[in-house]
Amino acid sequence: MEPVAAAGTGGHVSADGLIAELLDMGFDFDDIAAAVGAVGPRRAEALEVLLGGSGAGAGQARRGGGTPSRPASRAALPRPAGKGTQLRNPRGRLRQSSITDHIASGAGSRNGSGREASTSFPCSETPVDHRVPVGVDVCSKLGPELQSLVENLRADCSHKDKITAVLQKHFGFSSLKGFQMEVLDAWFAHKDCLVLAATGSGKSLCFQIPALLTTKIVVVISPLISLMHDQCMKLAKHGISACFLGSGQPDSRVEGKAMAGMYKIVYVCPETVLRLMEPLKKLAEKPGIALFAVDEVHCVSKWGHDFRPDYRKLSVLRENFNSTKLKFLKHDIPVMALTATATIPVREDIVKSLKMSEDTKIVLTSFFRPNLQFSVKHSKTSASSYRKDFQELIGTYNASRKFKGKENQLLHEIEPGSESSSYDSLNDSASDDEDSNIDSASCGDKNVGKTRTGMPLVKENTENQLDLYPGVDDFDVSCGEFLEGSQSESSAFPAQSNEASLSECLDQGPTIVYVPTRKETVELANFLCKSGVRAAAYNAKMPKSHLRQVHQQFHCNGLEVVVATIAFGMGIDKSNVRRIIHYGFPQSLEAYYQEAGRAGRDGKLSDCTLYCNFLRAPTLLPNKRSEEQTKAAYRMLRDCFHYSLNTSTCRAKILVKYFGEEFGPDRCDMCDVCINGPPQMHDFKEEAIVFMNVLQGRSIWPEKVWGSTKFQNGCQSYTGKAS
Ligand SMILES: Nc1ncnc2c1ncn2[C@@H]1O[C@H](COP(=O)(O)OP(=O)(O)OP(=O)(O)O)[C@@H](O)[C@H]1O
Repeated sequence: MEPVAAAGTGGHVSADGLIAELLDMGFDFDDIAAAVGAVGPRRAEALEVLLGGSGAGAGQARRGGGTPSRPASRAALPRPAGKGTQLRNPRGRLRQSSITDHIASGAGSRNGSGREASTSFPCSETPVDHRVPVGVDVCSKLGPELQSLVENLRADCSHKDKITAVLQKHFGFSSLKGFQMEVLDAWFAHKDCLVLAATGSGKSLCFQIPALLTTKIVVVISPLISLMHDQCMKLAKHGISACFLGSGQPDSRVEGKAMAGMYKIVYVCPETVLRLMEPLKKLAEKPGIALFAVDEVHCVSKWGHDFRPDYRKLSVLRENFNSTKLKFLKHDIPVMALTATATIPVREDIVKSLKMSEDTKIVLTSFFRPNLQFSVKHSKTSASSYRKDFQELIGTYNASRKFKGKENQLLHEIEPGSESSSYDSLNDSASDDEDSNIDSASCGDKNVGKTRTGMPLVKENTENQLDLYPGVDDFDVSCGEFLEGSQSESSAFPAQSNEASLSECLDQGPTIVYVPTRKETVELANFLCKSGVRAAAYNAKMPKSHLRQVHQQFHCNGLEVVVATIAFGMGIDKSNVRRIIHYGFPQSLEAYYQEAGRAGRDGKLSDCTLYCNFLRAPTLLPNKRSEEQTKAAYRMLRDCFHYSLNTSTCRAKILVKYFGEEFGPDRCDMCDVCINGPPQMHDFKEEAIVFMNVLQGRSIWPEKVWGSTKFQNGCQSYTGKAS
């Protein structure tokens, strides 16, 4: 657009130049817009209006803050009463009506807007009227060219100002991360958006901020009641009213209130969304739905690691909440889909399954986590190898406790529950599996285990069931409801020099050990307890009271190690987890990266080790699955094998490439491969030829295979020195 010349004092300055100049002087954007609207693009007159008819105010504005304050912060923050407010504020007379469809003036969280978020959870009983009276649109007083200029500038500045204001007010952060801004830009443009950002990078803010910028409601679809509960509690602490709907909601009135627009953010599980289609359409009309956010959206995809069939039905959102179907809508209600882990096929599947629009914006951040140190170790991953594999971990925690002079002191002792016996009950219930008996030599004094944690366990919890393909229940014990009252932690990723000493960092936080079966959670926790570590077992079948205690202890640093199935999963947002150990194969590399990503959310060096036993791997495969699903499971397992068998490529590189990202630095210089280098080459040709002769003698190999040069050369092979 051609700039419009500003007349008056100062000669030929363009209108946008004038607005920029006035912003630079520290005036509020709304005030400038009102002034320019009243007198046109003339500097002197506009200043007159802004200064209340005298030239003195300009000086005041300058003197008041030394140098004029940055418009963003000035406009964003509530104007202080007193000196700084001596300028006549035309806001009372002229008020913007709207910036975009999303943004209503003065709405959201600003004080005085009429809507103040509830700080209690569930949200306040009293309905709060968040519809803000709309004033006169200053733009209507301008010529068309200037009108559009003001609209654009106003939108740009005002978005940022408002975002900064709500960010500071509700979350205490000074700015958005780059990817968060990109996501919000897409939302401002009414676009669907697929967000792929690392675990703990701050995806939630992308859909929480819109709720605070508009008078409309944000609907968040989430797979787990416990996750929703957790998020609502966190939002309540930030002064934002939120609720969750679904089977886990104890208060039957909440749904009605939510559908009447009384909560800024409404969390629902997919089944509930499907049930509430009609009330949601009414909500979309009044007060309006700003956005549908589909969290953990990889659950949509059959190729992902957490497939939930109901997620696929969420295409109803795009099909129903568009301006063609709902005539009162000016724009389609944007769908924002978010996940930390999705390969390229999974991404395509998500966009297709949710029927997201063709111009869906994809916001992708790097999957690389520079503070995570990956390694693979080969092990029997059974009770007989605990001593060897966990010696270092035990030593680290015991040494650290000795160092602190707390050798015999427990931070928290969890009272044994009435329903439980101790970990020792495990030995009575050991299965036929030869590996399931705890190596008695390694257990030491039985009593040590009891007194170290006293963690209650029921005997029935020791069944040897695979948790790898769990039901909703297995996931839904993961976090939220167990965290009430525990500290919420910040978990941005501050840059951390990799030069920091590993031992310095690693002993300062807890460890999560993921094991494939429930039985192993108990076995290993028992072993660690008996070795003096404050450890606890966690799996979906344990009593809720126990799980709650584990969560609470873990979050207040009362536990050093949690030995868990994948049930200890989504929603774990603890910043100082120093190690994630997978003692057995994960379900897929996506699952692995998500689980490993729970380490080092504080940006400090953290360790992610996978112990694998190829002989155990096939037991991970499902038995009640379709052919297609079985194939997919095999593919996932193959990728895990590839990762584990690799001895020549940087592990971080393999992982980020798995998610379709080109890895810039080529090596992380931290993983076992980067540090130890590939194993030495050994020539096994002779042994192989003897072996092949034997096979040939038994007619297993045809002459043309074993005699070929390719085969003979292939006999020169690697050995894994690390194993
Ligand atoms: N702009 C920001 N500045 C500073 N900290 C931020 C910012 N945005 C988010 N955070 C912090 O980052 C942490 C992680 O945020 P959040 O839980 O939203 O991550 P996530 O990407 O949803 O993680 P996950 O994938 O595990 O669900 C939170 O503690 C949050 O307060």
